[in-house]
Amino acid sequence: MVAAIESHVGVVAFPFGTHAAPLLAIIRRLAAASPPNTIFSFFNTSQSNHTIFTTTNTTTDGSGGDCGSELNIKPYEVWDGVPEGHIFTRGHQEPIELFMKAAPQSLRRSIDKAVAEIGKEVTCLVTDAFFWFGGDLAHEMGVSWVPFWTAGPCALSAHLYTDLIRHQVGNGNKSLSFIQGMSKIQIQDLPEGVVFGDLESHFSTMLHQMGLMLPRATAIFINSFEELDKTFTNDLKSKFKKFLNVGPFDLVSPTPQPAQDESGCLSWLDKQEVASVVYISFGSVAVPPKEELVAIAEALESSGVPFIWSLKDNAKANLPKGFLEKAKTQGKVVAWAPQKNILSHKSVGVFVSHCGWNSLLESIVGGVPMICRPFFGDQRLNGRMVEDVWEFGIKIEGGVFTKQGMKVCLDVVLCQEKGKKMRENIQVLKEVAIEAVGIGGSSTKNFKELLHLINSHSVA
Ligand SMILES: O=c1ccn([C@@H]2O[C@H](COP(=O)(O)OP(=O)(O)O[C@H]3O[C@H](CO)[C@@H](O)[C@H](O)[C@H]3O)[C@@H](O)[C@H]2O)c(=O)[nH]1
Repeated sequence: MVAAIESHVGVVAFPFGTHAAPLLAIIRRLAAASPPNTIFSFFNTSQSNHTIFTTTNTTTDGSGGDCGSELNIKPYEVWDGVPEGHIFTRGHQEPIELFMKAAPQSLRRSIDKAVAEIGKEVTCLVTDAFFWFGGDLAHEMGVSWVPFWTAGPCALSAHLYTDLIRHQVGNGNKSLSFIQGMSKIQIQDLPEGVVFGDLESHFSTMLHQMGLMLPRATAIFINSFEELDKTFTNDLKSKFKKFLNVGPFDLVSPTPQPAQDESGCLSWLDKQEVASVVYISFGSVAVPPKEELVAIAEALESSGVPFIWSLKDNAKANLPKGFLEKAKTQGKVVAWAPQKNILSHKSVGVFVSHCGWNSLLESIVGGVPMICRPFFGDQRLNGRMVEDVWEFGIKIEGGVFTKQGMKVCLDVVLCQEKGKKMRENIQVLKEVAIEAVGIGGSSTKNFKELLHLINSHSVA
């Protein structure tokens, strides 16, 4: 006889940037550790579901099929909010706006469908923290709301304290040291929409609302470890009912080696010297402007440093003429790289990054120092923390790539004493992270608490 479903955890993913993949990663761990009569419905757009389920070895048709059934995870489709025939004209925020405007209703429809199919009401609602209305939705359903914040604690603080920051900065305060952990952060490091940029944009309003709503959540969890920054952790613990650091995810479920090294990056790395290679990637959204791509290419050519560069095909046209051909003996330019495997390879000596949170944690897991060129959102905060607080990287001078600036940074990290110190610093953090996810470590304890919470059906 099939046991009745005891718990039905509704999981709501944000289908842009690198949000949904880490959420699925933690849900897989929770599913594997939950009692067998627990089921997880994973609500996401069909496109994002297709990408994350297929690239992580589970099949899905993106429409409610039985993918991942061994882990009791069922993907459900949520409408992307794009009306038929719609033509995009307003940049990369437009798809987000359309999706988020439709989300309260389209999500409700998908949840109703899952409840009807599974035959069990939702017993706990886990959402990406961007769904600021998750608290109301959970309240209507009479269940607890457990949001996942996909970036770092520093950015979370910036959104939590937006009103205070606006007030203080409005009164002429030039420092952010009135917030625990922010003494080295400068106002210009803050995400757009906190004190500068368009404060009324849909995205800014969404993050502001989120900061106001999150304290209502039963618990907030994050892909980080408490020891990375105790000051932020302690402050956020005092502001939220529960603040659970359960990462780094990649240390708990190490990245499997890809079955085929399609890009050839890993076999190429095997032939390089220890800590000699620069890996360059700006995540899933940011693309540097043409002049910066040219500067990077010229610096690589002139320094002769072996490299792997993850660069989308449509940006390659902006490289200097002949670069791709000439560079073949020095390195590789690939449209998508197995980044986690690359950063954990002994030949990699430095990571040139936009400082997205997942990249930053993957650098810690690999023990690779960083050269930081932040673009938007949380990235400037992360870059500041890397350079001035954790001291395992350096920001590119002037904030943008120039040939000379890039050459100097490569030299500092790969050849100078300062670079050696950065490598030591990140190695220490890596070891602390390993302890956090080990038996009795802080992330292990927090994971158990999260597991208990999502299966307990109690509403705090
Ligand atoms: O060739 C590539 C390039 C990237 N990646 C992976 O893509 C992810 C990139 O994630 P992240 O570094 O967080 O960057 P974004 O994709 O830009 O992430 C968005 O979401 C993050 C989490 O909220 C924010 O920190 C960022 O600022 C925001 O841009 C990482 O897991 C990488 O391993 C690859 O595997 N191969």
